[in-house]
Amino acid sequence: MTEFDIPVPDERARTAAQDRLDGLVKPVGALGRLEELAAWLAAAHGSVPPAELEDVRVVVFAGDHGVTRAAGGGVSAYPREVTAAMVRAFLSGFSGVNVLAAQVGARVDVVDIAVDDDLDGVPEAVARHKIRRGSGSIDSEDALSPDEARRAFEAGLRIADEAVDAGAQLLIPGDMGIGNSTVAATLVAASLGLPAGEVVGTGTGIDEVGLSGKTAVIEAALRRAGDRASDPFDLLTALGSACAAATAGFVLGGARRAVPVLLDGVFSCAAALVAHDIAPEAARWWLAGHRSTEPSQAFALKTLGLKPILDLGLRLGEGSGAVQAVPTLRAARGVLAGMGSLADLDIG
Ligand SMILES: Cc1cc2ncn([C@H]3O[C@H](COP(=O)(O)O)[C@@H](O)[C@H]3O)c2cc1C
Ligand SMILES: O=C(O)c1cccnc1
Repeated sequence: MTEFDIPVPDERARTAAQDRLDGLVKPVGALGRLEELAAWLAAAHGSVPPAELEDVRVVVFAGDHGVTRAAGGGVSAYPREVTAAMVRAFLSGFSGVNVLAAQVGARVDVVDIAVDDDLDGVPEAVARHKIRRGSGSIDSEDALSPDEARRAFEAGLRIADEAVDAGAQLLIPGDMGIGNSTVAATLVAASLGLPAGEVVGTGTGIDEVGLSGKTAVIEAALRRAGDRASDPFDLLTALGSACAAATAGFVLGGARRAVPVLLDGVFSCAAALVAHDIAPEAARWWLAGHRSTEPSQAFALKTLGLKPILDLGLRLGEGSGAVQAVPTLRAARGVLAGMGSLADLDIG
């Protein structure tokens, strides 16, 4: 297995931040979760107060998932062709995550990891990480070859490195791929040994008939892969997708560079769960942006020991939930940077 050297957050800065928080003009602990996040950021940055989060970057990993062709069909409420069309939407700036990221001054980049359809004319920066078109239908065949899984993972590492080299202080993994909630649920079920019925969710909004078909597809995939979940790269090969492998590389890549990663919805959390199997210490650098409506995200977060910052009932992906947690992180940092201390108050 690949070895990764994951830096250790600065525990002295965390303690110093907590001491400062305890002495601010408020009752001890009165700013609740903001205090925990402030101390977390101080440990990540190694200073009190931590740096301002000015350079926030979302990378949307776009690709198709062969499971949309699974026997019986219908794992998604929308057709595969949406994936390619949405890449153009991200580039035009009118997708959900474009609009939400603009509110917080975050940059959005989209990369074509495995889109099926032709994307003629997209910038080279979007196209250059492409691994393949789509992926195998996991209920009946492997998603990828072992080499593709490895290359997609390495592309994710590289994309994180490039973002950090360009100044990123916070990385957000986004996803775009019709059918990817089936792959996410399958990865979580396989990793944690859960039955399909517990992890399956409605994704883009399938009905009850669709949900039972989707459950059967996940069951077939789990049966087919047997015990291959015990190796994370074998798991990505058998039941993942190029986007899952690239996203796993990306979240691990941020950790490797000591840059915080704000996880988003079900897909990024499933990929993080696999990345955690590759390098468990990477989770020290991750926060959970929001609670998705997909059940498998909750299982993944529980295993990673992460508690979502927001719970807005979102089920979009793209990085849309995580970007909305950015103001909360900035507020946490602002508390440490700006509040006065209780000792300076003239209290009798
Ligand atoms: C227009 C549109 C934009 C999206 N943006 C993200 N997703 C999200 O929905 C898909 C996952 O759900 P499922 O597994 O049910 O297909 C992914 O593409 C995910 O990124 C979208 C889906 C649609 C239709
Ligand atoms: O929670 C998510 O990330 C999600 C849910 C449904 C569809 N796409 C994404």
